[in-house]
Amino acid sequence: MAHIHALAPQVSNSYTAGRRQGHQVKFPDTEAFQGFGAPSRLECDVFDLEIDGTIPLEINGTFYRVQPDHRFPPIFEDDIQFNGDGAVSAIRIQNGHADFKQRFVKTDRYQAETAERRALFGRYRNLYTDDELVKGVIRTASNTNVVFWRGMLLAMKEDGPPFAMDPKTLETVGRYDFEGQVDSPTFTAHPKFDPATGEMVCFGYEAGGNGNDASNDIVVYTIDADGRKTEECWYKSPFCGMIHDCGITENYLVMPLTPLKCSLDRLKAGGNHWAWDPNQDQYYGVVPRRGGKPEDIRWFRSDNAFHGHTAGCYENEDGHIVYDLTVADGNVFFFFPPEDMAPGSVLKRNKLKSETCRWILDPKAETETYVKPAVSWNTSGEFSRIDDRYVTKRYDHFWQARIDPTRSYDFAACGPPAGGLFNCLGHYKWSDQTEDVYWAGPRATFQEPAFIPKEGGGEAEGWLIALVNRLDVLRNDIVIFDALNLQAGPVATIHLPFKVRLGLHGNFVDHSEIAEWEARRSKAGGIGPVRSAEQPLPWQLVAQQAGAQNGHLPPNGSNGPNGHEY
Ligand SMILES: C=Cc1ccc(O)c(OC)c1
Ligand SMILES: [Fe+2]
Repeated sequence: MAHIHALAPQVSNSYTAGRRQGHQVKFPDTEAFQGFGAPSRLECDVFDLEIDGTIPLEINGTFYRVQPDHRFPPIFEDDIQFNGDGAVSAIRIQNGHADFKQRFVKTDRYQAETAERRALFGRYRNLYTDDELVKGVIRTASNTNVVFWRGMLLAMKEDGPPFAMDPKTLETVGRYDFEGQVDSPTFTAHPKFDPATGEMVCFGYEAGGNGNDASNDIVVYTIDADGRKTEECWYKSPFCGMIHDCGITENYLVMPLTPLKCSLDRLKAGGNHWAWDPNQDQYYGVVPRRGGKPEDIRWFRSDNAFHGHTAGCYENEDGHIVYDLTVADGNVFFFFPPEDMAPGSVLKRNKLKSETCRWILDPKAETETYVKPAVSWNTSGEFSRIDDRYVTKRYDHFWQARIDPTRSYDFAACGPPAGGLFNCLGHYKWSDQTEDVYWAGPRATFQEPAFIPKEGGGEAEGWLIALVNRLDVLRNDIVIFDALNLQAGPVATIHLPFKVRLGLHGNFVDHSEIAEWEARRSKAGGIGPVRSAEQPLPWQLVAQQAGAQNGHLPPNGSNGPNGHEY
């Protein structure tokens, strides 16, 4: 079947020399914006979705996930999916039924662009490419992860602060600064939650200045179960590279530093935030979770490679850190090529291998110690998940979206696999090195799965939930598996009557947790509703002062969805 979009080639005058002309709403005719990559732009509710099979009655909760979803044609024709606006979906599951809701995160960026009905922010993490109208406005699109924290959903992207949303309505409350306790310009999209203490361990990298100016600053925070910041320490990175995910043990935080490098000169010249450096080692920064001092950071290095996401992390009987994550043998972000690469010579996503590596790190070792993986699982995948009750603990099971290029793929019906050929879901066990795999068939791929624990069950007892991209018919399904038996196929397939855009991360939240926090945040509950930030970030105040000195109108420094006047 030919894609509908392929039937009507049109003459477009929306872009000249790669830059948007005029204000017509017309998306670029590029792979990132067409076919399965076409923005969905939906805010909607669908009550009682169509289902095949049976949703287990024990499942009562919401699967939240977020996708980058451009609301307006980008300023630059070669824009990337990662630069799209955060749109959060909630799949509410109860009594064997499923309801769907999707809302944009109403970031400061969203408010500013809505007022003008056009994109005002330019390239990914390059404020030098923005419209003058948005100088000093927080750029983040909050499009990478959505986590549940103390009765709110936090929509996050590593280039800026989190934004809080209501878990039931998905209405945006506003920028969240932990009641004034966190003012770093950047904040990871992968905070970790210690199930033993209820703490959130989190960090920001490139955390100096405005957060998008190539600084080597890293800040690490701990927020305790009552919402109080108990730890804050600032460290230095050996270079300004991407630190996308992390791992925590009982006593340590591990931060993988990927050799994608930022350069302020390149930003000022209007270029990419990141450039892959094939000659740079990969690093792991280890810091203590408690009482850390700037000099405590230990860096471990290994040969050039690209970090994927964390599976598990714990301390073994020797007091060494076991850190498991996928590691690819080249630049996964093909859209951020090496700086010296001639324009036009960028290879499409080449055939990368993304193995799951186990690193064993001695936290007492000298900094800059060279390490090799202790174990490397000969598979290719990404988006590893574990039973989150085992964060910081020795664990056995993980799941991931798996790439199996030996299976057939219907290129004629689907075109290139949008987002990567994640044609399988895999369930892996360290103890007996087994894998249990389900193949989606020749016309479908998976997005990141999430684990749903069974109440009272042991490790990995429960279900796995994931979106399926039905690439030929431009539609999504949501599948639920017995987490210990993927190969048997889904126990339930929930049909969405449309396509959403490719997403990044999501999490399942049990309804008891949502209800408990709703009660605590009610009038009688004691802690009151979620409060958004009341002060501009420090860098915004600096930008306002500089703007005033240069005779510019200072940006309105207030926060929250209703704060800006344009
Ligand atoms: C690995 C994914 C990743 C890393 C950085 C990003 O800004 C992002 O945006 C959606 C995604
Ligand atoms: Fe991620």
